[in-house]
Amino acid sequence: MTTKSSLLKVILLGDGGVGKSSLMNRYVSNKFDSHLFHTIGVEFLNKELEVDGHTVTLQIWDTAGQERFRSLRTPFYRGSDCCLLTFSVEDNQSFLNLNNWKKEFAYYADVRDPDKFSFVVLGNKVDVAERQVSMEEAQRWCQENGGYPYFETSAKDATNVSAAFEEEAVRRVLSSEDRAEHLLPTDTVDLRRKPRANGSCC
Ligand SMILES: Nc1nc2c(ncn2[C@@H]2O[C@H](COP(=O)(O)OP(=O)(O)OP(=O)(O)O)[C@@H](O)[C@H]2O)c(=O)[nH]1
Ligand SMILES: [Mg+2]
Repeated sequence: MTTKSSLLKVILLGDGGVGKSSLMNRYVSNKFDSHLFHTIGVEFLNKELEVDGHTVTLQIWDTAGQERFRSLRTPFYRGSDCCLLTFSVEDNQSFLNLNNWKKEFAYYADVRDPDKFSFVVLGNKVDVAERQVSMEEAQRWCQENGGYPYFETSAKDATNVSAAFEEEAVRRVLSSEDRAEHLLPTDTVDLRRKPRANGSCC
């Protein structure tokens, strides 16, 4: 089997405090800090993974969700392959703001058709007992906005974190394998074919 490698730029967006940095730390270092400082600007970390014999490097960009850092984060949206729109299930406002995050991303990343872009939605902090956003509400929003995959995550107890980060990588590898299997050899030249008799052109 041939081994292919590729790089995927994955960017985390969402309100300040929803748990973006905690999700990245849980995924890359398997650590959780219950007193994390707000992010200022952006930070990125790489993580390599194997999908079906393919090596994929996820380059994960963690951004500052607080409004005052808007101008520090937006220059880094361009070139993203996947955007993880994150909210906290214990904070309804962070869920309502998903629309604004989607718009901000589409504008600064210069995405023509946001409904066709690879957004993945994460409802984080599902370990907390008192929810303000139900799973059904979140799933409905994803359906109505282009059928985005939805994951209920907890950076604290590691629920669904790898699955959410790896969703796009897995989808791309599997769909490229699928395409390769169904590819017809359209660009071959039949060398045995006889040339035209009179050599006329056009
Ligand atoms: N209970 C619980 N707390 C969490 C979870 N994820 C993050 N937290 C806590 O929520 C707080 C904010 O988390 P951060 O990861 O800093 O949030 P952020 O989205 O990066 O915030 P900004 O950097 O300001 O955009 C921290 O105190 C975390 O410990 C989770 O899954 N469950
Ligand atoms: Mg942060």
